[in-house]
Amino acid sequence: MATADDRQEWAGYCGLHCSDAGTGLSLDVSGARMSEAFLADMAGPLSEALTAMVALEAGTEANPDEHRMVGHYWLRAPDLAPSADLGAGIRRSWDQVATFLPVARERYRSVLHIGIGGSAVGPRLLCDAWHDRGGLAVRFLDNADPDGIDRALRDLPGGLERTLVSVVSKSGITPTPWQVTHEVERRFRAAGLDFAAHAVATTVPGSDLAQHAAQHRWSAVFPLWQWVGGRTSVTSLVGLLPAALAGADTEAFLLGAAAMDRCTRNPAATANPAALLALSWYWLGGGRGDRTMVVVPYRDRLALLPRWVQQLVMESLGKRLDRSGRVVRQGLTVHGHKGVSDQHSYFQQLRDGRDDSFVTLIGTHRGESGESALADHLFCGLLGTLEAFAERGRPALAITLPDYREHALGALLALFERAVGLYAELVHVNAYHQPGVDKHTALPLLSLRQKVLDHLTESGEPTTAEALADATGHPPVTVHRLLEHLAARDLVRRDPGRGPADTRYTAVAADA
Ligand SMILES: O=P(O)(O)OC[C@H]1O[C@](O)(CO)[C@@H](O)[C@@H]1O
Repeated sequence: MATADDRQEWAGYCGLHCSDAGTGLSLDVSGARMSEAFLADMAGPLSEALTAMVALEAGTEANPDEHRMVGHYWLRAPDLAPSADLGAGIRRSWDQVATFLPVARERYRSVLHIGIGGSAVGPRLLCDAWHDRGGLAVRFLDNADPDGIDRALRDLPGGLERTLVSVVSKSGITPTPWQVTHEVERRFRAAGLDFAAHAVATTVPGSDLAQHAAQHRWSAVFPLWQWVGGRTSVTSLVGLLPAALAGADTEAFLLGAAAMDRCTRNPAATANPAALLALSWYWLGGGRGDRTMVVVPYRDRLALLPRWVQQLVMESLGKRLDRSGRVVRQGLTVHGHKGVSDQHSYFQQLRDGRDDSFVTLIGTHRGESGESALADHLFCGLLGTLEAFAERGRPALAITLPDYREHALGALLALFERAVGLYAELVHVNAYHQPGVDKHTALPLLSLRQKVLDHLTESGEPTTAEALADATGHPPVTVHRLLEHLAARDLVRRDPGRGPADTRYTAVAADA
């Protein structure tokens, strides 16, 4: 017999249950237990947030700090772009990929996708979700780690001769993809191959990368636009090109995103899953991100989803100042991996320990054809977790999708994009800039590395970190950390003292 608690839970579930026929996506935020008073209080701010989104989609300067429009919604509905030229540009980009695909399929068996942040996380998620679509094998180089490069190049289907190198950088100036590209180019040269004939770039026209690619006669340059942020670029060619090369149905992906965009323009909060998500985040974190959002997809193919949501949410919302310049230090911390695995990892704390998070469980009803009863085991893991969290009064949201195929995943990503946009309006932050990110953090330290090596070579004397700090004008702590690294790389000799202060370093050879 149903208890009073069960009946209350059922009423809350029915009242806020949101299911979209166009995408098959359902959202259940009843586990957030938002009060009626809160929902009533938020009606006004939410309506303003939805109005701001209308203005954004109409081409207003939604990112005023960078004087930019914000147009990721046009990428899946070019007719909505504020000018016919922009819409035509988006369509031309699709045509460019369509023309390139048969050539690529003929010439290549593998793709090395070089990019970082938004230029890697989304495409990697797509290619992992749809790794078996019969296209090229796509591997990702998203770090300046020599071992990572070796690993990606090892057993590359078709070898380097049959590999396309796709360098993706919106700004075209991010140091890591540049360094990785130079390294990969070196490998091509060492193999006696013409790198330029294998290389394509995806970047904003006129960027350093676009110029470099043109100057060195790379085989193609695909366009991006300033009005597409890196973290919302998954429906631009940043995501579409690798997904198409992997054999995915990118049209279905865009249609899924467009369908969710239509659904999330609904001014009625209870029929708008993005509005419900944004309100839940606000309620659960007190509008200050007081709880961590733990994103747990119950499918291996979606294991990279939490990383994509993490960048989208944390780079968009993690801001020192609000739109009026007030110091607010906003944000919403995200982590997660996948279910059922995570249930047997850190869920113990989420259910029993610190009450400082909320889970968002994501399940799919179907996968590929011919699935076994394991799929039900997986889904029941999600259902059981929802019950277990409800028992302890711990907040849990649930999203269910028909499957993880192109249409459904397009809808899911568009849902999060819109929810972040709405939430940012509710807390008055600009979701579309990232003033706290310095693309060039490594560069001054690379020059310090050189100065330290030069100084040691010139002096020939054993020298302490502090003396080198005086000579180079950098903090002794940084200099010591760097020297320990150089010693481990055998670029300097280390005469240990009792501690960092009296340890001395000597040049051993000309810089490698
Ligand atoms: O595509 P790009 O310009 O190389 O940038 C990659 C990433 O770096 C950032 O700009 C942060 O430095 C992210 O916003 C972006 O996704």
